[in-house]
Amino acid sequence: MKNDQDIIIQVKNAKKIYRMGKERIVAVDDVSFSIKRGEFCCLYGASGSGKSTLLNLMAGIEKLSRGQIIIKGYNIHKMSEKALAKFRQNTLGFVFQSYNLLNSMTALENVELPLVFKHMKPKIRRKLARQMLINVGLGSRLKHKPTEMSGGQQQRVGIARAFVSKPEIVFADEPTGNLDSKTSREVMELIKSMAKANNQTIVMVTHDRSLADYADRIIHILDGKIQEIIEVNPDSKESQESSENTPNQVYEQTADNINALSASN
Ligand SMILES: Nc1ncnc2c1ncn2[C@@H]1O[C@H](COP(=O)(O)OP(=O)(O)OP(=O)(O)O)[C@@H](O)[C@H]1O
Repeated sequence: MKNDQDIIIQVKNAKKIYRMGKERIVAVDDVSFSIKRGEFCCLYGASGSGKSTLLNLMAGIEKLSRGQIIIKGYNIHKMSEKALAKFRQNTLGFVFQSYNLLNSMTALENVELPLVFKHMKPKIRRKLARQMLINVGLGSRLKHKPTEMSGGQQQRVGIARAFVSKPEIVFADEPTGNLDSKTSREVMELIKSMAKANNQTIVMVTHDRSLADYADRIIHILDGKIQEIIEVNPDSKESQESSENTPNQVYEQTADNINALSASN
């Protein structure tokens, strides 16, 4: 049993109520759970169950009606806007269903963007972004703009962008929602191997149980409440992984590559 120091996110009695005129919608209803550093945790449930709202509360994007979200010991909903923005920039990465890439920028420029906000020198950030795109298998698409790439390729750019600044936590809301099943599996393998390489924590939202099974733990949400918490059996995961394409070795070298690049500059 790991001790409390391994806990990176605590959700304590989180509640979110939307008011629409006279109507009151309880989207998240008194939810509590913790996530360990390096864990791949999935918020799984049907449409409208409240999983995206919960993810947005955990990322500090939506305001809590009640309760607390503690990340690395910080009560993020008590932070000032400025402090929260800085915390997000330094600690969190995001992968979106609709990729959210800037269409006027190349793949390389999109991946560089989080490093621009971190005031990294142009030469270093370009090198890191390039290496990251090579790691996700897009070394031949550096100059392509999003509209010149397939959905799967665009999501790989989105993943490279989310991971390039080595955030401790990556939030992913239906990251494969716009992809076919084969590409979805490849994207899941990619996210998983990238995170394992750096002991990063993943919180992913999905309504698809076969994708939820990529996680270490599934938090099943129903009507804004936790219905069940499922520990995914490592044995069944091993057989699932061995029966599919194993992640490209190059993804697992991500951490080493980035560390080496940082050290050499
Ligand atoms: N901004 C909002 N204003 C009012 N109600 C909202 C708002 N956002 C979400 N809701 C409501 O809160 C509930 C939970 O929505 P949420 O988007 O979190 O569900 P979800 O499980 O992520 O669904 P989906 O898989 O369809 O995205 C739903 O009843 C939804 O209609």
